[in-house]
Amino acid sequence: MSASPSSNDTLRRLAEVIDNRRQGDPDKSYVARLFHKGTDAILKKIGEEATETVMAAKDGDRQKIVYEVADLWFHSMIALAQFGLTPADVLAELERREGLSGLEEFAARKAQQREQGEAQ
Ligand SMILES: N=c1c2ncn([C@@H]3O[C@H](COP(=O)(O)OP(=O)(O)OP(=O)(O)O)[C@@H](O)[C@H]3O)c2ncn1[C@@H]1O[C@H](COP(=O)(O)O)[C@@H](O)[C@H]1O
Repeated sequence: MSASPSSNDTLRRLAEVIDNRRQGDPDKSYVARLFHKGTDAILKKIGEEATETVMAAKDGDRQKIVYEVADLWFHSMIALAQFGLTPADVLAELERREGLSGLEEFAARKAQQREQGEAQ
């Protein structure tokens, strides 16, 4: 399984569709219906899809993992839109972290917290 070179375009196009659904008819559009239900309903779907992703991974079902992560990304994108954000914001954060070791970042954060604690 591999993504096409235009994968970022896919996220951008989907984000545009999602944003356009804000004014959509809840009877005709799943995304419009979720916007209509509000933030709690969107966040509930993220919780469900995250749980389904974990279950698929525990089963080691690779096809199901892809299916459930697609559901999770899709609903996360609706949550981003709900807060005026786009996949570009998340990609920018991932780019900012590029090459920054998670262990080094963790150690730097802990050191900063210690310094702040000592200063108080
Ligand atoms: N990518 C998706 C997409 N992925 C998942 N889903 C829907 O998300 C829902 C996920 O629900 P679940 O799997 O939890 O199942 P459920 O239907 O809630 O039922 P239960 O399992 O809870 O009983 C399903 O109704 C899926 O059809 C999606 N619906 C829409 N899109 C994209 O969004 C665009 C706009 O969709 P509309 O707003 O419906 O026009 C579409 O053209 C697609 O590109």
